[in-house]
Amino acid sequence: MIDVHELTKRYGAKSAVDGLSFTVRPGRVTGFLGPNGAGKSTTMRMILGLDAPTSGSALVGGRAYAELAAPLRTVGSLLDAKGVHGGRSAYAHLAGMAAGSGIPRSRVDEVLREVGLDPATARRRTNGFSLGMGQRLGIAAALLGDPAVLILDEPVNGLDTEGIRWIRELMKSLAAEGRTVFLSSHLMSELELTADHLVVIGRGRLLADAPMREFIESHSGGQTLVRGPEPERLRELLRAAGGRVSLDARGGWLVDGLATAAIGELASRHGVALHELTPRLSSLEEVYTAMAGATGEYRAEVAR
Ligand SMILES: Nc1ncnc2c1ncn2[C@@H]1O[C@H](COP(=O)(O)OP(=O)(O)OP(=O)(O)O)[C@@H](O)[C@H]1O
Repeated sequence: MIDVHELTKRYGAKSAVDGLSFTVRPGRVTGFLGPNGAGKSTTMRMILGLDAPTSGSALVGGRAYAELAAPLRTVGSLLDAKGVHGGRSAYAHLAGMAAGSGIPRSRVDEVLREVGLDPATARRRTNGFSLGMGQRLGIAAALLGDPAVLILDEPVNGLDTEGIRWIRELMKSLAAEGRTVFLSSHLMSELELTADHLVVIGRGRLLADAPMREFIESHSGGQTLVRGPEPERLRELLRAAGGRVSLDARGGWLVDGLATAAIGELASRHGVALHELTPRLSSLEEVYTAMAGATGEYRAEVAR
């Protein structure tokens, strides 16, 4: 469990994180979403004790990071995959970490296997590693202490399609084991597939903290896809009832301005058969983009 309470970080007059409160619970994948500069990395760094809050608290398993008796066994993190010392091998890097934290060396082989770095690759110097291999090594390091909490900043960076799918399944299985998994990603289609829950921030403030499905449903445009054997009659009926009707790319009518249930009842009252009646949910990306247009909080801070 991660508890962020009234967390604030100021750099001079600027608030990178501003009174942020949320809880990341075990047993599910929580996605952390916000435009560039929203304060995601700063928040993660404060949770991991790498930055000191100006005020407020960020606790992991009820304690501040600095007070954890065995940090690597409590929380694993991936912040910057390039942070690995290039002159050492992946194996030496992990073995050094394990030795420093009283983690048995056998665990190094286990995590290397888990992330798909074969023994020959693991003995090579990491400065020859591709971005994707660096990410795998970073994830191996995060898993080394078998921690109950995982914090990953952009874990799919540099990975190919197969690697992205691998991360998705890994995150889900870690959550299914009862771990707390907190990850940021700017790839929204990927986050939509991976995360069960969302924390959305803009300019250092909390904008949403909700289950993924609920977030998408409550911000979807309220469109319905409707299809039947008498399309023209159906369209006239929908228009007469005040619906805005357009042709859907996959066939059928896309209806705005009428609730899905009202459409079903309307068709039934007029004896018009329906073959499909589906509320059309937006994608996470569509919801996010619509919000970005509606509120300045979502805008990336480009001019500073
Ligand atoms: N050390 C620092 N000194 C001054 N300002 C900083 C520092 N670190 C971060 N900031 C500022 O705080 C704000 C939040 O930055 P942060 O990196 O946390 O955002 P982010 O959401 O992680 O964005 P990105 O996805 O681009 O990394 C930005 O405006 C950034 O310029």
